Amino acid sequence: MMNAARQHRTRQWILATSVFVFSAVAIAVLIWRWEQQTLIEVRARAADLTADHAHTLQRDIERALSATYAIAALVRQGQGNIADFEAVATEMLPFYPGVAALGMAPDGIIRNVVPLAGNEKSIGFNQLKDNTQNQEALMARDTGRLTLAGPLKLAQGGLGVVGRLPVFLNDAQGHKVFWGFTYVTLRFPDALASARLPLLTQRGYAYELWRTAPDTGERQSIEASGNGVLDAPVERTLELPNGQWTLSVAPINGWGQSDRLGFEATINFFLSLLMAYLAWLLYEMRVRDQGLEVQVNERTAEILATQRQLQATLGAIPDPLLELGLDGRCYNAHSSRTDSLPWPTEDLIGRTIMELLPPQACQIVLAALQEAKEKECSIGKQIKVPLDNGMHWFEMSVTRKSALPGEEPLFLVLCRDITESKQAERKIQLLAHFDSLTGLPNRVLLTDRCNLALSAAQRNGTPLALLLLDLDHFKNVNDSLGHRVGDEVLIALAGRLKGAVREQDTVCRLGGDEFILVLPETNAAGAAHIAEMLLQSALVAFELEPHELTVTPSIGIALFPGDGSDFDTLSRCADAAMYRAKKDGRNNYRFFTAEMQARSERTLTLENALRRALERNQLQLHYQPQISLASGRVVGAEALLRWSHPELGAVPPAEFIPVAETCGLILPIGEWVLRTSVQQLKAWIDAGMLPIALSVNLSSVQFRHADLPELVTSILNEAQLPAHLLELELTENVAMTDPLGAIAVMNNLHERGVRMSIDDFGTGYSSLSYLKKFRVYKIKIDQSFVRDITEDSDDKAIVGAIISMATSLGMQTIAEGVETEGQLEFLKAKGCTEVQGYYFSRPLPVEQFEAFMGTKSSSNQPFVPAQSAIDIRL
Ligand SMILES: Nc1nc2c(ncn2[C@@H]2O[C@H](COP(=O)(O)O[C@H]3[C@@H](O)[C@H](n4cnc5c(=O)[nH]c(N)nc54)O[C@@H]3COP(=O)(O)O)[C@@H](O)[C@H]2O)c(=O)[nH]1
Repeated sequence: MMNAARQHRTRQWILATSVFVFSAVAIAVLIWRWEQQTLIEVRARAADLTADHAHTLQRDIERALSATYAIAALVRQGQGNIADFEAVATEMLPFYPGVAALGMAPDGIIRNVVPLAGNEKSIGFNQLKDNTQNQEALMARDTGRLTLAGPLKLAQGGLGVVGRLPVFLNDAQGHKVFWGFTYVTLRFPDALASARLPLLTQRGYAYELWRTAPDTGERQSIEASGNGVLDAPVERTLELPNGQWTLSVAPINGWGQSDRLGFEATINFFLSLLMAYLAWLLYEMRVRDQGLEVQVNERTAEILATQRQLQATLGAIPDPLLELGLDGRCYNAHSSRTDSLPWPTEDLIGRTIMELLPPQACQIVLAALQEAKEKECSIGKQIKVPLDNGMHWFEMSVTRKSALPGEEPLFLVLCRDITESKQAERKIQLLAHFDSLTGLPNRVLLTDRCNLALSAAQRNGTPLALLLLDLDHFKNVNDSLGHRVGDEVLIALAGRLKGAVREQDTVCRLGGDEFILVLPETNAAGAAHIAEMLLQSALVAFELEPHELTVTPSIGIALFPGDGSDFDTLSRCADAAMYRAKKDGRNNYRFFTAEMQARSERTLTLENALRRALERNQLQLHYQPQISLASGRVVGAEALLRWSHPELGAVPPAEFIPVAETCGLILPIGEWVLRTSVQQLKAWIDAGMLPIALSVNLSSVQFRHADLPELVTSILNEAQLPAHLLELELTENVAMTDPLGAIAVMNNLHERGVRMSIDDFGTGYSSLSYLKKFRVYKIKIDQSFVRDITEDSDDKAIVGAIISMATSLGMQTIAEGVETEGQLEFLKAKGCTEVQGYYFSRPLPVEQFEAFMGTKSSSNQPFVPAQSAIDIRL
């Protein structure tokens, strides 16, 4: 920028200087030419004037001289005598102005002169003899021509010229004989008066009448204005007898150049300066114009780019854009889509929204315009407009355009078609509040409705019943007939439930096969009545081609205000009652009771206390030995969790583990069990104990957790315990709930070297085909079969069958709950691999287990119960 400015300034200076120089030269040339022209004109004028004066002078002199011819004629007439010369000459004289004297000089000697007065001295003057005049006289005589002598000093005094004409007379023989001269004397200055040379002086000219003296060749001044040497005078020659006179004329003040030179130079300087300044200004303006042009081009380009961008933006806006006045009149309309409005945009211009929209929409638009007028913009107002293809929703963004003071404001209204999002919103609303399968309200809407109903019940002091319905063994329907049939059952059931209740009641599906019914103004009797109806209605077979099936529900009932005053409490109570109904044989209903109340309170207490159990070191592991029936040695130990709470005391795992599973605490607790027991076994081995297998119970929640295999490996790695020493126990029910999933997890763990065993075997519904596929190392026979094994033939048969089946599948067997020798003997006889039970030892804390094991040394020995009298021979 700085360089460009400096360059411009330098160029400007160069231009101005050049223009100055050029102008100065040009003006100087012009002035010079003008001066030349003027000089020519002035000189021409001077020449004309000079010619006039010279001509007049010449004419007058010639005229004066012509008098000599007249006298000569008289002389010749009188053969040399003019008797009355004086009279004739006197008469002639007036006709020859400027002539001072007329005379005759026979033989060159003046004899007659008119007027005599003043010329007396000339009488007798011999013109041929006088040295000063005789040259012209002789020339006249010799040439026979008129001569003019002078200016010279006249014999009679004064300065003048003398014109002499030689007169020749014929002699007797006819020869011409010189007679003498007739002459005129012209006295200065009178002789020049007619030429009025002083007039030249009056006109500003200096002059000089001069001749070149024939005798000396010098310049001889005849008459001059007396202004010194003339400056380049104009000259006019007068041709006179025997010579020339010259009239030189020049302006007194010169030809006028030199005195104007300063003035002209000054004018030239200032004019050139002016031109230079103009050039400077022009350059400045040009630069500015160029700058402006660049700016204009840039601005134009910017405007065009902005216009293009705006056009592109407008084109990209799929929504109609209107320009409205406060009264709703449309001044402009744009829409890149033809189907976004029912009218062509050009048809909108000039019309008001009142002509186009329904009244309700008009009101909203006018309100939005008013709001935009006050707050500059209005966003989010929505209108409903009926279009050809149905009802459309538009959301408006109204912006006030800037207006000059006094101008009515205009507004840009962008109308976004939100019909689809409205529909989606409604759909989301529906999904958020309604069950997609049955169309019944879901938990969210149920909570709202239930809270509303509870508020009303509280206000009005009326009862309310909440029923939780769960289908019995519905999983079997899904598993055996497929989920599609299961879904159809649920849809049909939902219809029946809705049909069984009143308008003001709410039927909701919680998920799966669980339904909740909220029945306002319903007491225990009313609830029991509805529950009966529901049980009956479920019993009617569902006709689902090609199937016909019936389902039975179990229903739990909670009542407001007796069982609780909020939705969560009531649903928990109904849940507890429903479980009781299931426990009591299913296909019935149960009211929530005080005992259930106590139970649920206990659960809550345990849950709260359990949350702090880990961090407060209230958990402990006990280890129960597992004995090989082949060697009689302790070959393993089962880690069993114990919780000792300062107030609650020792809480049995059978009570707190289900609570931990429900509230999710089983994951951190289970990890703690796994890590603690693995580290313990490693510590024992490090301390010298012969390696034994460690059995750890896995809850269903743990087993289904995706991270389990990784967790197990990392815990083993942390402790650096060989994987085959860890045995994870999984209950039969958990394994069979999702056999394929279980197979995958078991395979994964098996590949990591970890052993799996099926716990509580015999209590569930194991499928032999699945059992074959389980990578199970050991089967644990549930203690319920062992308990009466010596008396109960069924148990004997079951245990015997389990052992032989496991053996044939290549699996180990362990019987738990062995308390007697008889049980032991039976199991041994049936070929069971291992045993575990109070007969050998209860689950023991670490120190006691170590003592039981006789630590390091005794662990190699066959097991002999320390305090038992029973000597089992293994
Ligand atoms: N997921 C986890 N479950 C665990 C964990 N620790 C225990 N449990 C499970 O809790 C249930 C109850 O266990 P517990 O009260 O410890 O009872 C075990 C034994 O003490 C008991 N047992 C052992 N021998 C005898 C006996 O001779 N007679 C008798 N009446 N009872 C005996 O049996 C239970 C052993 O259970 P099992 O796992 O099936 O081998 C129980 O289901 C435990 O599984 C844990 O850390 N995680």
